Amino acid sequence: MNHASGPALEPVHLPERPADDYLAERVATLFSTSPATAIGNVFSGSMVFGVYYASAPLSGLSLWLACLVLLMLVRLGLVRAYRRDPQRVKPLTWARLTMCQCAAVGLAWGIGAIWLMSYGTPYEDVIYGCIALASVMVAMSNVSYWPAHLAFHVPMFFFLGIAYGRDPEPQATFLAICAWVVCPFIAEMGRRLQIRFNAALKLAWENQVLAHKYALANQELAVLSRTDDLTRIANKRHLDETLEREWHRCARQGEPLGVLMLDIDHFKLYNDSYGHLAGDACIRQVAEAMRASVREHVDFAARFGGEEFTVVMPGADLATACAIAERIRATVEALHLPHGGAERGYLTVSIGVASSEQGHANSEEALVGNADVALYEAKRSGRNRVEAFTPHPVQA
Ligand SMILES: Nc1nc2c(ncn2[C@@H]2O[C@H](COP(=O)(O)OP(=O)(O)OP(=O)(O)O)[C@@H](O)[C@H]2O)c(=O)[nH]1
Repeated sequence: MNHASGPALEPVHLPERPADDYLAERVATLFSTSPATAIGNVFSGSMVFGVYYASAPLSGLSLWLACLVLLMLVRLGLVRAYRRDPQRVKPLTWARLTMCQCAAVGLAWGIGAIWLMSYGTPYEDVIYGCIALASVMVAMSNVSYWPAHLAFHVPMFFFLGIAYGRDPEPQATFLAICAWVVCPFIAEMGRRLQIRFNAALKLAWENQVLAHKYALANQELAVLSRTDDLTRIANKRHLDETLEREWHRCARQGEPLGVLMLDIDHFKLYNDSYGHLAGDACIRQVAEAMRASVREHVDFAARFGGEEFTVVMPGADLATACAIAERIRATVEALHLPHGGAERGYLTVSIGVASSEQGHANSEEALVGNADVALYEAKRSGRNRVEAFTPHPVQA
């Protein structure tokens, strides 16, 4: 774990931008409803079979129904191929293949009308028209690709009109006109439904984008709320969370947990001499030196507050924790940042170290308290040094 540079951002993936006409999604809808449409169409055909059973030649009637069954199988075959690999061909190709199948079904119904009505009674022919209308309803989901919807019902009603028109009875002429007039209305209904459908798809896409932006903003907020503004390392809140988690984890796994507290020496004087902006820059440099000196992916460095820092060192016994602390102290010293108010003329830090291995802390807070006691001892003993916690520090 690289805790030293604060929490990392999890990647949030933006869904792929659909093409402007959302064709892929429309095709997906088309294929999801295709089995019901295809099977429903054969049932409509079966009703026609029942209506003309007594009047039309059985062989021709059976052939017509077999034709519808065959076209149903073609559509189901398309569905199977699409489900196996939708990328196999472009969405437009899938859509056009379905459109061809729809056109074939529409023609079968239209030509069927001409043939069957040459045998049927006027009553049966009216029923044919009703069943044809019902079959349009069954295939209404074709509107997700409007041309497929047109390809089905336009030839069907065109030939239906011709079939009625061949009968000289005025009633049949009226039915022929109705069949032709209803056709553009159904087409317009399909067009409007497709527009609404596209609008819904667009809205769904916009919602996905919004959700993505919201997730990103939330992530950034989460990171910001756990990062120190000045140094860009973890802040006190993040420190508290990590300390608690590592305390329990190390206790569970029987590992020691080391903690160090670092304080910049005579920092008030530094601020007084060089100003607070220089003081801020100095704090940043110390944080960077600390970050560079801890064990990467193991130790967790945080700003405790003011000019104080904490490093949490999972698995570190006292000797290891002291070695890490010494490395930090030496790195800061090596920076030789001028500090007129300090004994040595350059900036130094004092560090107090404690480890749970010492057995003098029954909580993470107590462990930090022990490191703080050691820090106090380091200050008292002359600064620019690392001091390990001892239960009874030598009194001056
Ligand atoms: N520039 C700057 N100064 C800060 C910041 N936070 C705390 N300080 C200053 O750090 C100084 C800490 O001073 P003290 O706690 O008196 O300790 P010290 O002068 O470092 O002395 P010793 O710790 O005893 O060596 C104060 O003057 C604070 O104003 C900060 O974010 N930026």
